Amino acid sequence: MDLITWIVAGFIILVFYLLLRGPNPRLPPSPVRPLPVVGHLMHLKADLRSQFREWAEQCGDMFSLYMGGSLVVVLNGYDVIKEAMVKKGDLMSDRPPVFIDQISGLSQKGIVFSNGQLWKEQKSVCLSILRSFGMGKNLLAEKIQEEVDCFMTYLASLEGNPTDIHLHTGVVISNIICSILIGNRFDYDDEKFQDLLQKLNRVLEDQSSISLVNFFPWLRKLPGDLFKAKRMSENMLAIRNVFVNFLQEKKRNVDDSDEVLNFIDAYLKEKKKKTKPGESTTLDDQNLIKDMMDLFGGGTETTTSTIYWCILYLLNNPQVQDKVYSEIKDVIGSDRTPTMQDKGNLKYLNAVIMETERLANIIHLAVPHMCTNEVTLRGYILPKGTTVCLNLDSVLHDKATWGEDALNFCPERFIDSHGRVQIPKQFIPFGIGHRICIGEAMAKMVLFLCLASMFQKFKFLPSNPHSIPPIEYHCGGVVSPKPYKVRVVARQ
Ligand code: HEM
Repeated sequence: MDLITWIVAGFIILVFYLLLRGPNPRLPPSPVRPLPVVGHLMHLKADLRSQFREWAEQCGDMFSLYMGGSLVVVLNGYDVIKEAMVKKGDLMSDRPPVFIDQISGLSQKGIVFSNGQLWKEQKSVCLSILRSFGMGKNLLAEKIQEEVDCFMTYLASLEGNPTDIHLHTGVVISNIICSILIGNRFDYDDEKFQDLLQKLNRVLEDQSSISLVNFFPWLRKLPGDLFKAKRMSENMLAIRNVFVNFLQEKKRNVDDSDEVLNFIDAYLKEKKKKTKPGESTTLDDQNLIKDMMDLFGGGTETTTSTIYWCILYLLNNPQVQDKVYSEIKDVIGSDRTPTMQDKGNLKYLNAVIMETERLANIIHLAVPHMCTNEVTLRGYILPKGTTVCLNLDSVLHDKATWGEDALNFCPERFIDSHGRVQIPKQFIPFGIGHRICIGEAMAKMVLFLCLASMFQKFKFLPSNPHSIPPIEYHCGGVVSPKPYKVRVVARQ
């Protein structure tokens, strides 16, 4: 036999071996048999949510998928997710390497994609800075309120004409986060700001095309830019440069006695506190830049999309909008702007926000985790390096917790028979365990202040009363409603 015949024969034997080989009993079952080389790639549908729901029903707590040669284990249901993320959190809280981080020019820095000691220190410092901003003088609420006022002026300027408010909501949220990071807001027509937002939008748009490159890195080498790898690299580097410039412009020598005006000040002050006595620290300019990119990237589309979802749910449930408005009217009236002090008294609005977060579940698979070592979970043995996805839909839409109407929008489920807000432990739209979202408190503040003002001042109506926009979504990095228009009518 010549060499070619040997190679062809070897390949055929390999394919047969892979096709006939039984599943590995040490691993969770696969919902369907993987194909040689590509694994489950060809089985994946565009709408992963409904597919993973079916597979969770079929396989139970855990199932295995192969993306090419990489093993991905999907966890379903509150109990197993909590066991993995809390009890075994030390072994399952790393992040696998991903393309979007590798091309950022600051790979393995910051919070979202870093690991080990560096991640621990960056996360704890950023969290304590954000917490300190929310206390006392409450810099967070101050910056949010300033931007919300501008948003209200914009909404009034629409004069009830049908408009898709997604883009402008995104501008408002980006401005809130920028003003916390660097201390000042931008005019909406500022060219530098517009450019940053456009690049961020492109990165978000390209996320679904790029996901294959994480498992098949050679795809990025193909001619052309079918998987948007080149476009994403250019945009990520440009975003990094914007934050490098922000740091250069805003960096100042902050002393202990100086007032902290923004995130950059607070971070540099903390760095100084650690380096002065010669303590070793990962706090440096590169991590500061990546932290800012993570907070900006992690906070913008998530919060924007939650507001966009909330309006869509209320267009479909006008009785809920009436109830929210009458609560705001009773508690606050129409003369003064809602503040954080009103949060405890606007119970129904809080329930509406939580129901939006639960049902929309915008980061439905969380951010991928990775096993740092071999882990035994529910009798299965996950090898070191296994990618782990948390199927948050399986918790937030679980009929056993939320009832038979789990897939309906019903804020009343968060109010008990005494009229008090009740939050089941299974309410985890921000994740659970070591990697829980760092922006949870800030997102809750932004959502409350924005939505309270929006519903106090305006009524949201479908552009055509006979055709209400349907609850349809697209699954990218964040699950967003399909574009729709709304009439924003001022309340008298
Ligand atoms: C409604 C809004 C938001 C939702 C639903 C949300 C949800 C999540 C989820 C599910 C995760 C992944 C948890 C995991 O991997 O186990 C996450 C991580 C993260 N989020 Fe959020 N998020 C929101 C807003 C924000 C905001 C406003 C910021 C920042 C200003 C932010 C910054 C981050 C960061 C930095 C991480 C990574 C944490 C880590 O790796 O340790 N998020 N978020």
